[in-house]
Formats: sequence, C-alpha cells, structure tokens
Amino acid sequence: MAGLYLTDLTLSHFRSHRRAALVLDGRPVALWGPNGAGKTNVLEAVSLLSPGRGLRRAGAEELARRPEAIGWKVSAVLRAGAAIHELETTAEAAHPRAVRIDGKAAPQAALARICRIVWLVPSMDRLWIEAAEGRRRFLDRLTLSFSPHHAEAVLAYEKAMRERNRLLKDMARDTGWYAALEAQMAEQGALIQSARAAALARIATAQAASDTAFPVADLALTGPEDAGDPQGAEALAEAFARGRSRDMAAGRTLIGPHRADLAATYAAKDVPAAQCSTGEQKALLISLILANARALAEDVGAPPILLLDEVAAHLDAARRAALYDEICALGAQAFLTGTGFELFDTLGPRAQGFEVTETGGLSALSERPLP
Ligand SMILES: Nc1ncnc2c1ncn2[C@@H]1O[C@H](COP(=O)(O)OP(=O)(O)OP(=O)(O)O)[C@@H](O)[C@H]1O
Repeated sequence: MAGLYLTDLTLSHFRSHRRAALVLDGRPVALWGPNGAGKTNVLEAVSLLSPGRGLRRAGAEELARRPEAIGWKVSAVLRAGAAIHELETTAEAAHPRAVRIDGKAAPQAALARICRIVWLVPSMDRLWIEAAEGRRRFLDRLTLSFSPHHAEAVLAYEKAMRERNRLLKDMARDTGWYAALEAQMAEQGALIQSARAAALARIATAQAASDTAFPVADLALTGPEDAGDPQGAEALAEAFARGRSRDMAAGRTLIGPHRADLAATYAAKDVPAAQCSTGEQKALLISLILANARALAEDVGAPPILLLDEVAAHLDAARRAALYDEICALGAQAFLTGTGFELFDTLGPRAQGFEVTETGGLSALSERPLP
C-alpha cells in the first residue's frame, strides 16, 4: 500500500464539478470518460494540494464553477506514513487561494512539507522544444519534491528580484538598496542552485540504478549563453553588482537562477531531447517522473502522488503495461486519465476506476471496478 495517498477527496464548485467526493484506498486511480467530461479537472484539483498555481497554472478566479459559483473548495485527507492530515484549499472573498492544514490556516509553501505531488500533462509534450520557462518549472517541481524548502527560496528570490527590477526600471542609483536586494537574491539563489543540482544528481542515480522500460535521460543545467553561470552566493552577488548598468539598460535582471535552463539528452542514442520524436520526448518525461518517484520512495519512504493526464493513450501497449507495473511496484497513488477504460486493461483490480460523465456542463463521477 502506498505510503503517501489521499483517502477522501472532495471538490466543491470546482470547474465542471458541483460536488465530487472520491473515497480512495491508496491504489492508483483510473479516470475515464469522453473529452470534456471533467477528468483533468479532478487532477487539477489534486495539484492544488501542492504549492503554486496547479497543473494548468490557472488564476484562482477561473476555477469557480460557472456560472453560479463565486468560490470553490478542494479538500482531502492525506495519509503520509503513520500521519494523517486534513488538507483544504479554497477561494474565499478575502483570499483567492487560502490553505488550511488540519484546520489551521497555513501558507501554501507548507503543503510541500507534507504532500509531494508531481505531474505530467499534455501541454508538457512540447517541453523540450519550447521556451526555457516550462523546463525550469518542471525542474523546480522535481526539486521541490526533494527539498520542500525550495518553494520558499524561489518565492524569496523572486520577491527580491521584482524589487530590484523596479529599481532598475526607475533608474535608481541607490547602491545600498541594490546591494541589500542583491544579497538576498544571492543567498536564496545559491540555495536554489544547490537544491536543483542535488535533485538532478539524485535523479541521475535513480535512473542508473533501475531497470526500466523507459529511456534514460541525461540531464544538465545550463544558463543563457551570454550570461555565464555564476555559482554560489558570493559569485552571484558579484555578478549582480557587476551587471547593474547592463540590467538597467534592459530594465530587468539578466542573469541568475531565474534564467537557468534544463538540457536533456536521450542517453542511449546520444541525441538532444529536442531532436527526438514526439513519442521519445514523452517517454523521456515519463522516465524522469518515475526516477523521481523511485528516488523519493528510497529517500523518504514514499513515492509522490503522480498526476498523469492522458499519458496512457500515447504509449504502445507494452510500454503502457510497463508503466502500470512500475507504478504498482512503487506503490504510488497515480491518478491516470484516458477516454476509455480499455486503456487501463492491464491495471485491472490493481487500480480504482471512476467513470466521468458530463451532462449540461455538470460532471459526475461513478466508481466502477476495472475488469
Ligand atoms: N470554471 C468552470 N466552470 C464550469 N465548467 C468549466 C470551468 N472550467 C472548465 N470547465 C469545463 O470543464 C470541461 C473540461 O474538463 P476537463 O478538462 O477535465 O475534461 P477532460 O475530461 O480532461 O477532457 P479531455 O479528454 O478532452 O482532456 C469543459 O467542458 C469546460 O467547459
């Protein structure tokens, strides 16, 4: 049985779900139904039990059920080893995304300390060929799963950088002010760099140690070509100070961990991920997520909750069966979506099944055992 899983998941006035209540037992969860039925909405609700804007990066106001709802709520009971926590996230009048843990108000970042969630969604199919931002976000989610404090470091870094960017835009000359903000950015930036590097190293070891059906990806951190890559707090602080006039001309900070990029190579072929086939690129992402899950299972005793949206349909039958076997061997509570239950044929009773239907814009879920 999984060491980290949701037992009671409730969605209220969340997108197409007026009220959905799923009683879960730790097995993987297969959700099937036609396009637009409301499957991804369930995964998105779960993703909001971790810090950040969830798997669609939607604004909190988009999440309330149209047309009548003004707020929404997602709540769940989380089992983490012997501990049980009540998690709740809501949009309230005063707060677009309030979090409560065990009945007490908590910052979003506190979710990362008790609930690890990693996802793969169709919009990530172009991750290796699109802008660096998406890759950085992917890297930071992997990193966060290993280092729960990573969310705080990223937030603190970005806050100081926004203030510095404001100074730059205002052409401010107050060197003391710059130095104070740059010191904060350098301190948090060094934490970000080391947490990312540690996460990549851990994933590399997990990939090397495993016999998996998915291709190994060699990962490396890179920076923007023109910016060099200062590492550590001292080098970062020096680089920020040195770059002030260039940054002032650009009106923003041009170097630092917010510009880092993630490069991946399909190891067996020695081909950069961006030049691989669509299927190969997807397989690399699945491989990384499984390596992440194996590493966490080893390090903290439980794999993360996995949200795998429309992953099954893109795999051939052998790879699909291998994915399910790996998920079950890990004991991960993976939420999987697909348009038909036949996509989950080789999972059978190893998973809980839910059929998702939609009538008049309203989604409904019914638990149905998988044959
Ligand atoms: N705020 C909202 N209020 C009401 N309905 C919404 C809201 N946001 C999205 N929807 C509806 O939810 C549906 C999409 O649900 P979802 O993305 O979960 O579908 P899906 O079952 O994953 O479909 P697919 O198989 O196409 O990926 C759409 O019909 C959309 O109109």
